[in-house]
Amino acid sequence: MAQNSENSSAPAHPPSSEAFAYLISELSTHLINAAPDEAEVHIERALAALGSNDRKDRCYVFLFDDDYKHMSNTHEWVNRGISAHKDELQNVPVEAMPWFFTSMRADGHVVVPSADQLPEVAGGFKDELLREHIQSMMAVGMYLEGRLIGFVGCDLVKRSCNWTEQDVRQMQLVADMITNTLARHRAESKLHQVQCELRAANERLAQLANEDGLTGLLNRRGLDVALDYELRRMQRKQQQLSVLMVDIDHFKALNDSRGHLAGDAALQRVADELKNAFKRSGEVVTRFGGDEFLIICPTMNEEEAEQRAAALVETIGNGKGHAQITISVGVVSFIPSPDTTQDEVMRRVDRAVYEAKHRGRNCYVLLPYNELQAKR
Ligand SMILES: Nc1nc2c(ncn2[C@@H]2O[C@H](COP(=O)(O)OP(=O)(O)OP(=O)(O)O)[C@@H](O)[C@H]2O)c(=O)[nH]1
Repeated sequence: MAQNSENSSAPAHPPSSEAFAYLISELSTHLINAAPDEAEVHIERALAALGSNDRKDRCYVFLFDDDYKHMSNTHEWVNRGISAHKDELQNVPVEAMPWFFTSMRADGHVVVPSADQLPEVAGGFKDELLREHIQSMMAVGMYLEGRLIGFVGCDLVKRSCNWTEQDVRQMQLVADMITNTLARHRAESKLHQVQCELRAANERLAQLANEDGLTGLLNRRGLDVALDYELRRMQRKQQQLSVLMVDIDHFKALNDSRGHLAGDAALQRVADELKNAFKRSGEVVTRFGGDEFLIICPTMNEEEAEQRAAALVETIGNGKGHAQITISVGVVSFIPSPDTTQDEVMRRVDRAVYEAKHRGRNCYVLLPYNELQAKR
């Protein structure tokens, strides 16, 4: 609740034109220069300057909801010894003070020289003033693009005041400046939000462009980037790079006999097995296209590549509860030279897969350098 003002019952003293001009110039400098994240602070400072300038007790900004059902006290300054009410004045139903709202909409301002003299019809509003020990108040509308969005006002506690037209005009000037600051702040926040959304959408798009829709693995485009990166990295470090190509056996027959959806499910299952089997740091599983997958394993030597390929052939071949499928795997393992190209790697690993198919499928073939070895 409001406390008694330190000031006695003397009326507020409107500032001289000169003092007000100085105030306005100070406020506009602050508000115009306010960075988006400082706007709130500057609005409160503007209220403080307004209040201190001619001994008001409380200055505030209220904003309406879009549908004019509620209003909230968004900014407040109170004089020494005066209690603040901002926290309790959030989402106040507009219908509780119909007289105030109707007057504000009709005249663009509400001026109360003395709360005691308010008409009966101002019931709810008068009760609120009395509850807060407000004797006199004035509020002017804030208009954005012709629409009333709120109001800036000031209270005098236990003092009445014969507000003049000049008081209203001056307050309107301050209200307009605060409105412009809020509008700029809102526009900048909105812009920032849109920029963030755009950035997120772009990131998602970039991700989607590199992602296979069915399996969620990197697609051919993502594969190119990842393989190029590891070729160069392993060449720089002179470390071994292993590349495995996995091709589902007789996949066309599965599609033909059990349908395309069953084929999709098999692709997803193989993708899941691969993700599960190759999740060590740096290992990248991609869908090369159709029923072919490519796995990039930096710093992996032939021996380990062979073990992992063998385990994969066994795991997928022994899969239960699904359409029975087997895979053929081609493996290459090498230290890239500056001349090693992606095409060359793809050709070699493709040849290894071809050899695995030739050797009866459901197996892997390691192609170390120029030698072919088939293992089951
Ligand atoms: N269900 C499904 N089928 C696909 C998809 N992409 C490619 N295919 C099919 O995958 C099949 C690949 O068949 P092929 O390349 O002839 O190979 P295969 O039948 O597995 O024979 P081998 O590789 O020699 O064992 C084709 O029938 C394609 O239509 C897909 O996203 N979903």
